Amino acid sequence: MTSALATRHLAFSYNGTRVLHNITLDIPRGSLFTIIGPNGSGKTTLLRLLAGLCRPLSGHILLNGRELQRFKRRLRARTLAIVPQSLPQSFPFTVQQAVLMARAPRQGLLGFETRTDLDMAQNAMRYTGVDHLAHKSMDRISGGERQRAFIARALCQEPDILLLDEPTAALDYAHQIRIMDLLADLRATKGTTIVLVSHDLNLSSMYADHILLLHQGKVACQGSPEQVLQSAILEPAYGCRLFVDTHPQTGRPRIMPMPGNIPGHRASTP
Ligand SMILES: Nc1ncnc2c1ncn2[C@@H]1O[C@H](COP(=O)(O)OP(=O)(O)OP(=O)(O)O)[C@@H](O)[C@H]1O
Repeated sequence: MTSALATRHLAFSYNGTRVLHNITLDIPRGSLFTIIGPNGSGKTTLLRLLAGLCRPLSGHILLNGRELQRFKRRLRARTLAIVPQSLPQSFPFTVQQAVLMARAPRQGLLGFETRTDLDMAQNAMRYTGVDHLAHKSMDRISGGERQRAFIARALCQEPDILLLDEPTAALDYAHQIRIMDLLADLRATKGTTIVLVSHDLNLSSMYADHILLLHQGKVACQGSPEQVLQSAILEPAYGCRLFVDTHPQTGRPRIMPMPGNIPGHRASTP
């Protein structure tokens, strides 16, 4: 079966500085795929490339088996949605207006919103727990609420593939679980492929079925949570001690950072 997204020998550089090298990956349709790795390892850059927001230096990105760059912008917007890491500082719209904008790629030439668009926006806001903020300005809500509003906006686009950059970073525990449950539910009920960048190894362990570990712009390891989330694999990448055992309730790997140095490891700056 064709992967929803795939890359072949992908490389990228910013102004001549190579930050991604020879990335080959396959994201199965309907999977929850997590990209992990230390600061500066290239996670956001890889996600932006997968969304078609920047062009590779070399290599290929395949969306449903076809070169991503061949897709027209409107079709790409109907297939892929991205929730970025840094949300715009100023966004002078109400939450409902911001969410409704995501329907644009599905509206006709006149661009009027229909009853369906309004219902979709309402459902997405309810799903992410921001419906009570519908008429508040995006500039006057908290960071976590803004993050959930941007997730609602992406859901409203009804994408086949949803890319999220650290979607739980600004959220309290209850909302982290709520967002992860929501993503798992989207995947189960609609078959949406979910790709997310995360620093939270335990959430990745609980929810992901594929994990890709980046280190210094290269794939250090990829596979199931059990294959990737091992001390011997994580410690050289993160440069700190990480104790891993099996969670007694979920049966998934559980990761705890530990004080102290890894013998023989020299801290590297990205
Ligand atoms: N716009 C840019 N111009 C130049 N270099 C950049 C730019 N954005 C990122 N970089 C560099 O590219 C490398 C990868 O950055 P990227 O943001 O993809 O890493 P990351 O793994 O997402 O990091 P973090 O976990 O800190 O968010 C880093 O060395 C970073 O300094």
